[in-house]
Amino acid sequence: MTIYRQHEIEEFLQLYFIMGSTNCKKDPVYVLKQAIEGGITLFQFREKGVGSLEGLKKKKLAEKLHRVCKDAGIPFIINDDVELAVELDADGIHIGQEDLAANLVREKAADMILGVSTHTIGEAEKAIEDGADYLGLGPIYPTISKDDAREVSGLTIIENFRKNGITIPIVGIGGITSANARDVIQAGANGISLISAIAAADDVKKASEDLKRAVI
Ligand SMILES: Cc1ncc(COP(=O)(O)OP(=O)(O)O)c(N)n1
Ligand SMILES: Cc1nc(C(=O)O)sc1CCOP(=O)(O)O
Ligand SMILES: [Mg+2]
Repeated sequence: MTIYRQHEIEEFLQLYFIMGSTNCKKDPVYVLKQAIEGGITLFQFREKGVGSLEGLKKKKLAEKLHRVCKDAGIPFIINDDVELAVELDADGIHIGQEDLAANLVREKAADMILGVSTHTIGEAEKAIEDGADYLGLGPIYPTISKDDAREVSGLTIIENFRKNGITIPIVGIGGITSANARDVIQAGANGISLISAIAAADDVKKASEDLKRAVI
């Protein structure tokens, strides 16, 4: 695991790609390599939902994707599964309000990048107190990639967090495409995080390039 400083984490959040095997039309390793060629800056392994891999198969895929990230110098974040993140010595872990509490995750993963999904200022303040490095806010727009997504928040959640003095790095998530990515940044986010706009694209590299152009 590489230990990153806050300004580096902020830069990594710019184009944050999230995926698991069920999100991909092609081999996940190929998809990740193409996305990296296209300019993604951070990757989250999120093996979740109907048909997703479990146990050893999940671990094997995580190891392969971790290798790809290491070779490219892209930090590798694991969603939800703190044990796997520790076992693989991942660069970070992302958790939500229904997952293991952030303070406990921080204890188990002292030096990892810690991302926390929050929906209210209170949740954000608690996450920051617990040691979060960044917040995920969403769904900003309607999403097809998360069955239990909350009500769409729109850009106002990002604007409200900033108005209320939340200065920690923020990524927007949910329904983000190259057509609306710029608006998310202009609302006050440091970056965008997304699944389908890259994982389900016919040309993953081009989709990533288009998104990169929209955020820089
Ligand atoms: C960057 C980022 N933001 C938000 C989420 C969602 O996390 P969570 O609410 O825990 O939902 P699941 O992804 O676990 O279904 C995320 N994964 N990444
Ligand atoms: C994983 C996830 N979390 C969300 C949240 O609102 O916290 S929305 C979401 C899915 C994002 O996928 P897509 O880019 O395909 O919409
Ligand atoms: Mg979660």
